[in-house]
Amino acid sequence: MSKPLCVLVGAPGAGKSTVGQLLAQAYGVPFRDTDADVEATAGKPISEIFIDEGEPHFRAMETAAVAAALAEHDGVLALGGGAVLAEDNRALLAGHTVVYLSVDLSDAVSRVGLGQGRPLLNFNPRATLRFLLDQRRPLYEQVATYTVVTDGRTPEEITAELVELLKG
Ligand SMILES: Nc1ncnc2c1ncn2[C@@H]1O[C@H](COP(=O)(O)OP(=O)(O)O)[C@@H](O)[C@H]1O
Ligand SMILES: O=C(O)C1=C[C@@H](OP(=O)(O)O)[C@@H](O)[C@H](O)C1
Ligand SMILES: [Mg+2]
Repeated sequence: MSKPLCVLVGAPGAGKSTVGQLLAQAYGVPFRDTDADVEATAGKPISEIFIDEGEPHFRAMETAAVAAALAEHDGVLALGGGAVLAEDNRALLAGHTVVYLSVDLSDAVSRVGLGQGRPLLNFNPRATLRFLLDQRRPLYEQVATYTVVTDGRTPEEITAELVELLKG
């Protein structure tokens, strides 16, 4: 049993995967992303899992990936943006160092572009992101140990803030 140094949560486009890799490099520890774990288990991209098996199947795989990574991984861990929707996942996050990377609507829209690889955002990404941000903000806040605002900041600036934050 080991424990991640830090778990990153937040909406699509918050920069969890990007900042997570930079933070892991800064610490010289491995990086893990539950989206990549789900894709490796399924042997196909998330967009195809949604098409072939549907979102509930993806969510079940995601919950298994979150549980495994929290139990096994001792580096930096990024979760998929919707992982906090499941109460089981929120309960699993208790006792971990969880950083909520917050992003506002306009930055999230410009970062995710036309959805690319995020099936939930294939249709009307702006309206969908507005809904997701409103629905999930309280859930991210509920699981967060720390919140870091990412709007208008580079991944390197955010990583530097995280390194300082995690020293304390
Ligand atoms: N702070 C940032 N400023 C500008 N672009 C960013 C920032 N963080 C991430 N990006 C870009 O936004 C996109 C989504 O980032 P990603 O790390 O995949 O986010 P998440 O994993 O939270 O969905 C990528 O193209 C990435 O290069
Ligand atoms: O917000 C969501 O429900 C999702 C976010 C994606 O991860 P990112 O937050 O890393 O984009 C990925 O898990 C899947 O497309 C569903
Ligand atoms: Mg990601």
